[in-house]
Amino acid sequence: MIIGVPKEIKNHEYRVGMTPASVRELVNHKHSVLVETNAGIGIGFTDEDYTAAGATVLATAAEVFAKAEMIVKVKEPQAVERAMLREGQILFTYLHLAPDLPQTEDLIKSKAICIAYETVTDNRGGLPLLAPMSEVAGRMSIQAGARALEKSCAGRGMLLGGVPGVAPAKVVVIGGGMVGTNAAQMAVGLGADVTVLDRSVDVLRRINAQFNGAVKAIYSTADALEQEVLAADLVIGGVLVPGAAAPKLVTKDHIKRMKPGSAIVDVAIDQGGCVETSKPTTHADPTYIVDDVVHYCVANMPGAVPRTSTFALNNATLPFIIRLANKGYKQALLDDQHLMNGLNVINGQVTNQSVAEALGFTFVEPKTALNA
Ligand SMILES: NC(=O)C1=CN([C@@H]2O[C@H](COP(=O)(O)OP(=O)(O)OC[C@H]3O[C@@H](n4cnc5c(N)ncnc54)[C@H](O)[C@@H]3O)[C@@H](O)[C@H]2O)C=CC1
Ligand SMILES: CC(=O)C(=O)O
Ligand SMILES: [Mg+2]
Repeated sequence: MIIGVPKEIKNHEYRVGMTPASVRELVNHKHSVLVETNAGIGIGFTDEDYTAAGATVLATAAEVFAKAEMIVKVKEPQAVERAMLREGQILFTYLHLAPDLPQTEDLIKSKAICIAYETVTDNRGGLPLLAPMSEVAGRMSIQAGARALEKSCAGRGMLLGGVPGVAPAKVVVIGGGMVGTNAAQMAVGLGADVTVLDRSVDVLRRINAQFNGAVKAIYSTADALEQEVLAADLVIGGVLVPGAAAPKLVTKDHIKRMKPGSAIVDVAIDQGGCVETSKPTTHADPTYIVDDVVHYCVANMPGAVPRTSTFALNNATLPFIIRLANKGYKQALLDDQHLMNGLNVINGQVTNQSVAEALGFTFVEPKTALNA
């Protein structure tokens, strides 16, 4: 198969779909890999590194899209990239379609086979291609939140861990999954007073055991959530209903009543955000203020630490890329229900139920759409 790796074009996005080491694996499996010039330059991979791994370097994204049978990316395709997709071409990347009608419409129009990293599942109930980036974003959320609490960012002017004689900041993490657990780990490490809210009792049990009681694990009713958020110095939004738009758990009214100078890092912003006042921001201009609450809503947080993130992402995606290339998309999907769960749009049909429901499209069973 001919696999194409374009350079990412989202604001301050330096990750790349395949490292030279991943390219070498595909070449060893007798596939061809086309890489756009400078695709990995932001993390120190030169065109020569890719050539040495067996890739062919092309001058433009247009050439990569025109020649490749499968495009491997990191972020959702931007409008100019969507315009280059074609019928029958495989797109393997993050998509986050539920809150993004224009993208979904373009992918439908393209008739491409669009497999989203974030809805691929595993047999332990996890999301193996989202998990590595959630680990990164969860850990980063505390760095971002700590910065947002500084006075120069219009924060309360608090140190997360306090100092001897001064109480630490109160950090409230909504959602105790991958993002939430990693956020809690970093916040506890810095000495903050940490509470995690989740609506899964199993998740709360795991948090309790993992942190040996150092993190409060609270069942997320509307009452508990309101009480915790209003008392918080820093709120981390890390909820997910896979494929679906994030529920708006923190309301405009909560924001009005939160402490002036408190901060929110809404990691769930890539699924639309779990805070009513959230809107996507970029690494170039990551925060804004609503009712004296600092909001950080960067939708590609791992893009800020692209070396760590690219390696972590490739570790997870490589086996799937190899299977798609070796078997072709149809057989690879039919052989693996977990990969099939990643199929969001194919040949103009929406095959993810949550996406279809969120945006008002007809849902078509993936197997039906595949055999059409
Ligand atoms: N902004 C960014 O750069 C990044 C964003 N993300 C996003 O972060 C979000 C969280 O991802 P993960 O931690 O991997 O998901 P996960 O599935 O591991 O955890 C989500 C947790 O939310 C809980 N939850 C769902 N509804 C809830 C509710 N109403 N109240 C309380 N808890 C609720 C679930 O029980 C689960 O424990 C996703 O939207 C993901 O796409 C992930 C990586 C990077
Ligand atoms: C998951 C995601 O949105 C990211 O890594 O950018
Ligand atoms: Mg306020």
